[in-house]
Amino acid sequence: MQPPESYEKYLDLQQYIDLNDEDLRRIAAVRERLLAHSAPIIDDFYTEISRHPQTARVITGGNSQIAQLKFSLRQWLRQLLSGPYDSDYLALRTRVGQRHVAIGLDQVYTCVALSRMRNGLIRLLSDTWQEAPDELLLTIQTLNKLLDLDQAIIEDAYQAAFLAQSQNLSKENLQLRVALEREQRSTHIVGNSEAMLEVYRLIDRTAATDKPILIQGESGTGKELVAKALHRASRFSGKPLVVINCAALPESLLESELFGHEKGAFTGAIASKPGLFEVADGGTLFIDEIGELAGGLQAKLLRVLEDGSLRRVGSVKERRVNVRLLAATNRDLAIEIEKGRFREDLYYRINVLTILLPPLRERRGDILQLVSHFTGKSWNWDSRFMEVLENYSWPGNVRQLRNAIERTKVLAEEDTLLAENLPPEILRTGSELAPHKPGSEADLETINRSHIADTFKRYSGNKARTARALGISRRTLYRLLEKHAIE
Ligand SMILES: Nc1ncnc2c1ncn2[C@@H]1O[C@H](COP(=O)(O)OP(=O)(O)OP(=O)(O)O)[C@@H](O)[C@H]1O
Repeated sequence: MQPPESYEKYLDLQQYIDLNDEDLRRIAAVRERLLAHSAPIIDDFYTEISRHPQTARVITGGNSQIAQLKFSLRQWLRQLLSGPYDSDYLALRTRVGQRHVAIGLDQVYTCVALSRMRNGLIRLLSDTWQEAPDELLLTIQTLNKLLDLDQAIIEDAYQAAFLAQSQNLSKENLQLRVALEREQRSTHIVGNSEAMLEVYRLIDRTAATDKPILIQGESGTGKELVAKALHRASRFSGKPLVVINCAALPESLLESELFGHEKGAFTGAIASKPGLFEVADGGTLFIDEIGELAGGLQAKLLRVLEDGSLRRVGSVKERRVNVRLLAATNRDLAIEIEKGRFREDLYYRINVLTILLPPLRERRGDILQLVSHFTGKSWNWDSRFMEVLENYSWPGNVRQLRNAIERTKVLAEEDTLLAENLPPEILRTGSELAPHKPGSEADLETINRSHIADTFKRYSGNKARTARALGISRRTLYRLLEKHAIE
């Protein structure tokens, strides 16, 4: 079976996910261990999806499809860990996606189950392969790269299978699925800095308008999250929110994704397909990375925004849609206009109002709250951990912070996050810039206190171990704890 045409973007998979020889060596080194213990993880995957009421019927029926699905999942795991990541790999994943769709499994549940599976694999790695912590961390990063790619492929396989079924499914049904998928992901925005309060105020104030809104900010600052919040606050909230990222697709595919195509419009267009504007009809379309949109598509987009009309690729028929547009960019569109890369008229259309998301390094006060949000209640950390985080520059913004926390959780012993388990680049730079260097206003007493308190906390209040670690007697430790009022 051929992978769907939209998979052109994955053609050179290895390059797409930036896998190098070292990555492959690392995965090869742990492959047998992961495969030998994969059965409970695969069972867990099916336990998770069997919770879905729609699929409970199929799963509990002892249907032979389940055995088949488990078999293909094992096959997939073997191939994920062995490569090569070529069109056979895509075809295999596509078949799994199509089978899931055929028996009514929801994309949402598959994605939830896949993320459980990711946790299971990472836990397994951490449990059985602790001899070289640095290597372990790098291996987890490689595994995450592979799983990120795989998740993108399976999400696409669903979209493609749904769209292929769209002649049978009613449009509402299709919209519901897309909406459900988007809703499922966490939409809670965290942060109390002045800049974020302004963002919340703008979201509230724009609730009543149907006009397009432009969200501007560096990668990972939460633009998609804000788009979801804008959609939820709007009168379209009961309708679908459809998301497309212009940077992820080449121009020709993007055109057909956005505006649809007719059968025979180009080689491989074996059936007519509605574009995302049609799928989002009556709801919201969020166009991410709009600055990447090529000139011809900018003109076509302008036309939909002006009068709601569009033509599918290869069709002369005018169609009308009513879609609320949200757009995001990490480029400065004013500069793009100056350079002749973005149409000024389109800019004024989409930029009725701009929400500016500041980079994390300009709202370091939010870091603590974000860390609590990403860890949940059961985790602690020492002050050194927070110090490093607060001093790092976060070029990848909140996404990078979230990933760093996830990795530190995996490597933590018990329930305390330690600075030394942070990714090396963060630990190095965050430590260099940390306070207490010459010129810092912190006095010696304060430094002493925080060092003692940290150590005490790291050893969970065990005085003998704390005293040993600090190289002082227990009596001295008692005195210092009392003096500094450390409990
Ligand atoms: N203020 C925030 N509160 C909680 N989570 C956040 C916040 N900002 C970002 N995140 C999380 O960080 C990750 C990246 O966010 P998101 O995808 O919205 O960023 P983005 O700006 O759209 O990135 P890109 O430009 O790369 O697409 C997501 O997991 C999101 O949930």
